[in-house]
Amino acid sequence: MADWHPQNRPPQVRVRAPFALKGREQFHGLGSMYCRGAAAVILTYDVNHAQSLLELEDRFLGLTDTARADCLFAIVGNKVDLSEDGPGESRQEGGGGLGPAGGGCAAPRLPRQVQPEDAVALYKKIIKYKMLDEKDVPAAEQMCFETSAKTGHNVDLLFETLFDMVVPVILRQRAQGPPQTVDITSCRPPAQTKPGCCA
Ligand SMILES: Nc1nc2c(ncn2[C@@H]2O[C@H](COP(=O)(O)OP(=O)(O)OP(=O)(O)O)[C@@H](O)[C@H]2O)c(=O)[nH]1
Repeated sequence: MADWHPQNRPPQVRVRAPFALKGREQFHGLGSMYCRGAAAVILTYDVNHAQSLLELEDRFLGLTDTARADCLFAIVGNKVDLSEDGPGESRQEGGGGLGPAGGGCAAPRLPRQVQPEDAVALYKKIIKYKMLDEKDVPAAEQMCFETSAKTGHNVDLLFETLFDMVVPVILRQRAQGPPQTVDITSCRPPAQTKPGCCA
């Protein structure tokens, strides 16, 4: 998975790559467009900024209405390196899901404002909002992560977990149903009705 790149994907698989919904106001209008047909959505907040988690629910969840009915949701608390109970600097810490929040902390940093259980609660709200049954979706603990984009903490784990879940589903659906994409390379140019006219 470490060498995964969109250009290396199998030719018939079109994965709408997970993307993170967060960030600046001027990009909010783009959200529902990017979510259309999405198989996985990563909702990202800042563990040191409580408002960022609230905004996921208030402002971003509605944008996922255009995602697939079986869309997977990952809730990601980022910037964990800044929180006082965050992990150390290593890029390859182990652990899964939320994992133990402590350990390896070199110096006191910011008091965290969002607890792992807050993310789990949001995940459960999303399941309700989507009118899904908890039995039919991955467990909250599997889909809530804490990451640091700065140190790389849990970043590989996040993407590997999502791709491991999403790719088999897409492959299975492709095998069952008609193709959902049009191969424009197989389109022939329109026949010329009047030879010599309008080259
Ligand atoms: N320490 C630390 N800084 C981070 C992390 N992720 C992003 N940043 C920094 O946070 C700032 C904002 O990052 P962006 O990727 O632009 O994110 P944004 O969506 O515009 O978000 P905001 O954090 O809401 O301002 C930049 O200075 C990043 O370098 C992280 O995991 N740890």
